[in-house]
Amino acid sequence: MASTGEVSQGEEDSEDEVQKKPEIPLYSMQALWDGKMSLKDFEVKGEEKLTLPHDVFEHDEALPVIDISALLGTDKKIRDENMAAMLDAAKTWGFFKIRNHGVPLEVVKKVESNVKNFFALPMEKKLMVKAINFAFGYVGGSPVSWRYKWWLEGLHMKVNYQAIRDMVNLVWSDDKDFAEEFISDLTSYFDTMRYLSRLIVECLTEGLSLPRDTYTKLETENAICNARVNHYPACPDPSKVFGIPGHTDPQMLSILYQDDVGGLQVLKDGKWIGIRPDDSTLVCNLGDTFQVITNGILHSAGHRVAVNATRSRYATIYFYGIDNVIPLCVPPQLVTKDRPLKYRPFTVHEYRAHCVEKQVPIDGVKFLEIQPQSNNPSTSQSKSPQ
Ligand SMILES: O=C(O)CCC(=O)C(=O)O
Ligand SMILES: [Fe+2]
Repeated sequence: MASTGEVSQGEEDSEDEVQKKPEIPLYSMQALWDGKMSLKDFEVKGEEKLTLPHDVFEHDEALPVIDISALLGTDKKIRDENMAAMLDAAKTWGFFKIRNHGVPLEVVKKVESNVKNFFALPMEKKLMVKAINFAFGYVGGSPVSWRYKWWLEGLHMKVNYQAIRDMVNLVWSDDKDFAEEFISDLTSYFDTMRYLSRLIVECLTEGLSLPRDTYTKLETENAICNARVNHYPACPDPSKVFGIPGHTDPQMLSILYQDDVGGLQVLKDGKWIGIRPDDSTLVCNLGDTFQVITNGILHSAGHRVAVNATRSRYATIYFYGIDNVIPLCVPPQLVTKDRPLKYRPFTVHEYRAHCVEKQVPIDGVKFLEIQPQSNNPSTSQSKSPQ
């Protein structure tokens, strides 16, 4: 994650953490809209300059497209081909597109349009559900204390039906019909995306020659699965500002639908590549958790969002995560002489706390790396978890 990604994924806080950090940050877009900040405050300084406009998609066609129906089908040859392509994409790109995924576009579009309706409300209404520390609710940008200021507002929704119900009923207390419709649309979206996420994670796990449920069985009640809709307003000077700067996502897997504007860019072999919007596919990317618990075999790729001068952009993203508190270890089958154990056991909660505190950018998992000990080459093996 960037100082971004980690917190930004809307992870839940334990009760005591919420009590320890009750301050609600001032978010960048809110500060802009209130006249407390200007565009100048959003300008990217230093190393990460925006070099690629939102509508350049050169090399996008190289991004693998996986046929999900083939993974479920009975034609072994086609299944094997798609499984291999997906595994290869997960190792090299950390990103791929999926088609024939079975998610009706209307289901995602309904969530997008309901949340658009939310963004159009007066600020006092949106602030009724302001997120305390990105966990859940309305986020009007990035905290102004951060180095990079994001040009976006977002609604973060955890996959917890009661929490969603409470939030929607609070905002639309005067429009029960709309509230009911919103809740029902979100429920269909969550159910479909959870099913799809599990399928993809299990197929990738099978591709690594592990039992298919090695990771999905860790989707306990403490698992962090959430969703959000991001809105990137048009920006008078898009060449100097990021919607979200380069970051990796913290969870296992993200599944994204972007509207037709363009702006999502992925880092591949040191180059940023714009991902062309396309209604026949969804975009998947692996998160840091998946990278660490596969001993770095799978790749959590850096990505970012460019804004533009004329059109608002919307993206709807589902984040699939596993248990937040159980120590997670690399399965011993993924540790070999040629690929010694790279990461120590960790909890998602610990990882998150680290990233929030340090505001580390793309390489958020570095602190989990086991340092090679030159005088004892077997050390890393002996630490390998059971
Ligand atoms: O807006 C997008 O296309 C990507 C958003 C993103 O990377 C995120 O919310 O973590
Ligand atoms: Fe992201």
